Amino acid sequence: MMNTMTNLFINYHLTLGNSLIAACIILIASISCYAIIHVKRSRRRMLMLKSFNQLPTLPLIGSVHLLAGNTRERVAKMLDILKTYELPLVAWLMHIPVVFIGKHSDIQTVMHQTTDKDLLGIFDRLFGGSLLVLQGEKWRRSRRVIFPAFSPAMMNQYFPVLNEYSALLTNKFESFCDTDEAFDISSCVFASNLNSTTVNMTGYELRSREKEDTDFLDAISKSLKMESMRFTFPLLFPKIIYEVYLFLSGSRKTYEVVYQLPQKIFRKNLTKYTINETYRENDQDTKTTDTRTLIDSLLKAHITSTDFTKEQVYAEILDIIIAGYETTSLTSCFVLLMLAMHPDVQEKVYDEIRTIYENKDQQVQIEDLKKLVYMEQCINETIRKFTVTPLTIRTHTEDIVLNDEQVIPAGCRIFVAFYAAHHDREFFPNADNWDPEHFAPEKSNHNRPSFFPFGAGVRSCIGAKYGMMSMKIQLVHLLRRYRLDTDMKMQDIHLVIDLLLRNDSGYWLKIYSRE
Ligand code: HEM
Repeated sequence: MMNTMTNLFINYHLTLGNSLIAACIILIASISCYAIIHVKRSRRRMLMLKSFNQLPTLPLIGSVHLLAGNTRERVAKMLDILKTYELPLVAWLMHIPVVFIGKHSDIQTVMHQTTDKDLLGIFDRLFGGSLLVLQGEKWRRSRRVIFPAFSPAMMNQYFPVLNEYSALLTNKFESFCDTDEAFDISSCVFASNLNSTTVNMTGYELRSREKEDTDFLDAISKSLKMESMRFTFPLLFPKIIYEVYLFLSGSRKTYEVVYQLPQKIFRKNLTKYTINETYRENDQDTKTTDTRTLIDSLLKAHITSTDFTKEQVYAEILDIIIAGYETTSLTSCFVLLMLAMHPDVQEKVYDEIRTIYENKDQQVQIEDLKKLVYMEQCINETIRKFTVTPLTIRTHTEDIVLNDEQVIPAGCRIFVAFYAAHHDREFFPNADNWDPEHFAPEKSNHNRPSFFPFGAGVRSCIGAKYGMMSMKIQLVHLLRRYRLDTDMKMQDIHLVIDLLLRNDSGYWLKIYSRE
């Protein structure tokens, strides 16, 4: 009996011991396989990247030191690099290789071969789970949900709100009119566009809640700055370290303010939606064309599908509002500043407006937009010179062949520099000048290939039409009432980048009545 017990005990331990040894061997073998594959892939990647121009690198930090300095200096250095080095160019963000591309043919190749976007986890706290950062099937699904809000059939419905808010902005400028005092127009323009985008996309009125909209605008501006700082402070790359930084600096509150808006919009619309939806289901006319507003599309997706969570609805609301008002406000501010600096161009735009509108209070109609040809040249030239979305990032699982000699190996981050394409002297010989003649009808066929105002490929801007029309409506309202002047010169413009490219020194205008 004693012997049997001892045998059982020994057998048990031998089996346990053998299993443990086997598990260890499997674990070590797996880690080794993974390491070998990883090293092989890295070596292959390194070999392939050797055919590209390289930015100088230092151990551990990569090429980040080249951008040392304050925010203005960092951007000046970055734009300098894009001008000095021939693209494509390899740089290192710590141990991560990134390939900068900027030639129009390379941009087309990359943007048509991959839709996968990888912002290295930066901006996830703001846009995580939304169209702006999603990948693969999840991205395709979100795009399908959101698309109806930007379908041609919806565009006409946005006009009354865009006209109303442009008229309100014009009236707001009245208090600065004929005073000979310059004022920075950006806060008024940003607030107006935030309001009109929010009403058109979600039906939510911020207008009567002035504090809510300034708090939101401040919080967005602060959070975009904090997130983008991570690109040049590699220490803040890991999510956990960034969270600790936010906690210690007391900045978590900023994100809470940002998220209050989509949460309120969600709550307010949910009940209304159920009633409207019952109405829609019984209404045969609305079934033929899909003309849902953004919020209706999001709520429908949320109610009919368990994995379209309310957090995703918040993220999509936020992403469309921010992508909508930030880009259009910045572009409008730059256009107004450029027109103030170039009075002859301003008069030409004014003359064009006068041929379309007999009086200064006429509403802008959808059919007017294509008549504003010269104004569109000015907008295009502004987006070219001050590319508000200067850069995007793509990643890819297959090698991408750029030309006969160069192949971007799978798994690299590709920094797509629209800014570089917009300053390519083959297409824009006076690239540093602001000159709407770059887009004169007879030249635009030649320039178009190197112009990416709204990106390229299937992942291009979903709100391009809405953005262009909202800027045109706003400019008509302002320019037919006021003449713009400024003491600012081109050399007073100091560009900085967070997600977007802005002027750090503001948009200071003096305005005078046209009457
Ligand atoms: C001057 C105005 C605008 C400019 C210059 C602009 C520029 C761009 C660019 C270049 C992209 C492509 C980014 C990439 O490839 O990674 C993009 C994407 C996007 N834009 Fe715009 N945009 C403008 C207005 C708008 C408006 C008004 C909205 C919405 C109301 C909007 C919503 C979006 C969204 C959601 C995406 C992501 C699309 C996707 O990933 O599928 N944009 N925009």
